[in-house]
Amino acid sequence: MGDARRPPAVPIPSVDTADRIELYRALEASLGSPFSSDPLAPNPNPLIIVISGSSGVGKDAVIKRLREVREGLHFVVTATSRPKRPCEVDGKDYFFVSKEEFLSMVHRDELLEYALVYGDYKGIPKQQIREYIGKGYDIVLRVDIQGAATLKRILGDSALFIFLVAESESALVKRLMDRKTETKETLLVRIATAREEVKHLRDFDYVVVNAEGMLERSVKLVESIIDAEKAKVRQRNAVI
Ligand SMILES: Nc1ncnc2c1ncn2[C@@H]1O[C@H](COP(=O)(O)OP(=O)(O)OP(=O)(O)O)[C@@H](O)[C@H]1O
Repeated sequence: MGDARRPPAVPIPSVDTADRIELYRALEASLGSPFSSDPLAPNPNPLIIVISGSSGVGKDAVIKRLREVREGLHFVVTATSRPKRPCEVDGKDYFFVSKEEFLSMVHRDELLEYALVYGDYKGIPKQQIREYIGKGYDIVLRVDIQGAATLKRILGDSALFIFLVAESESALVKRLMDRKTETKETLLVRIATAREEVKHLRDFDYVVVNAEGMLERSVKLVESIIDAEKAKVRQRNAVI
């Protein structure tokens, strides 16, 4: 008995002599349906990329450079009640708000997560994430370790977590000292905190060593991680 699903036999011309189109059409006819030009792999999902690490490790420096070299990323501007540093720009580095304004955002459930960090509030506005995911952007969130732990609880494996570290504790201390933004008291707190924070490394998906003078290499590695995630068969699927 013949197989009803099998297309009728079509003569296929020799690959050495046949016209290219003729051969293509004959292969199509032989297999019983036209060859599709649709992509074989689905479009990758927009990613939520959480970049975290101890104070002074270089989160801002890496993100600033990433912003320059890579398109298709939206860098979420965090809201904070911390006073603006002279070099910072409102709406670009952070949304600087009063403590009262911050707490009313919390009350209206406008923040994905928030925390009190070194006496000041910091939080991530949900609306920005929804808007840019809707436009197909990957979202970059810059949070401290405490924030990353909260986001891990909220987002689980649906987001990508990258831990930035200095090459050593000593290098981190020197970098913090050289930045000259800290008092001796806040320096001490930040360094003691960093010592504890590095223990959370295992809660992250990737670690990037941001070694002295190697910012460019760190940024390339972050880009490679994003590229690898885009090529994953089982994509993360973040819903906010
Ligand atoms: N790879 C690097 N080599 C040398 N200096 C660096 C490198 N990365 C960052 N820095 C410098 O180290 C200092 C701290 O970096 P940055 O302010 O980006 O850290 P951060 O993690 O954002 O800190 P915080 O959480 O306190 O805001 C800055 O002066 C920055 O220019």
